[in-house]
Amino acid sequence: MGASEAASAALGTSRPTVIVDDVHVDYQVYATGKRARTETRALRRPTGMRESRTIHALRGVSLTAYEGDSIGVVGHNGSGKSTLMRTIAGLSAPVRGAVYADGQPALLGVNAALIGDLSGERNVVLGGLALGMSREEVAARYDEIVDFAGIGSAIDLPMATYSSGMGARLRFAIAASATHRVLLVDEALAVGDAAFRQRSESRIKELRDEAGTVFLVSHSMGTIRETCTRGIWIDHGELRADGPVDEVVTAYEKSVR
Ligand SMILES: Nc1ncnc2c1ncn2[C@@H]1O[C@H](COP(=O)(O)OP(=O)(O)OP(=O)(O)O)[C@@H](O)[C@H]1O
Repeated sequence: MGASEAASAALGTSRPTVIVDDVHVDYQVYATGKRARTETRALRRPTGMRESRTIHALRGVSLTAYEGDSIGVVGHNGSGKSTLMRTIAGLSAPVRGAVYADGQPALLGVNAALIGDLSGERNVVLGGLALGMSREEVAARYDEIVDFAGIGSAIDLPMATYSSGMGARLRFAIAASATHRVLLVDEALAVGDAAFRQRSESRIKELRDEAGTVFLVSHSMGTIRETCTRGIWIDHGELRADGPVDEVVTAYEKSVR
């Protein structure tokens, strides 16, 4: 054991699982509409050239997550919460700064890249393998995944024939079947009827107990308070607060009142 590890052990501190170091993420968008046309004209752009606009979705966010943390991520619409989750999962690249993570953080709901022409059954196998399970593990969890998705005999049909809700439920079921060291749950991705949501919530709780670290993005302050110990408030792409969940949620609630 090295000196710093010995010091950590003595202090009872846990290991960092995710380090977000001064992360900046931009999106390039092409503007249309009256205002954009007026602005474009003012710049006397050559015809045929569309005006591109840069959206600074994250502006220098830094934080460290530790083993055992369950972190509620709050902030108004468009503040950058989903972008932060996508960046931690490695799905969006920072233009500046970096993310260091222990293993591959899993963003629940979207990591499984499924194929429309294949049946739900084949996609369960594919998705499971993509999440790092062995064929045997996929076979062992197959029934559980299909039951969880609750799509019945449609599991034999090509996924292209599914409604968007059915597809999302199956993707969620596949992603939720694996355990992850760092789990990112964006509630915007949680779908389905009341019964499915209830199944998802209790599965998220189980996964949280199994995972090292969980991030949960939600607009429900009740869910955040119930599920998380630490809170992070993202405001206009910046980290406005980071601390005990009750403090952060109370401060956020005051600001929106
Ligand atoms: N793919 C994209 N292309 C262009 N702009 C994007 C894209 N995704 C997000 N944005 C912009 O980046 C900013 C942050 O968006 P983000 O989805 O991270 O916010 P959020 O806090 O998760 O919002 P919400 O609570 O509404 O889900 C917003 O201004 C949004 O319009």
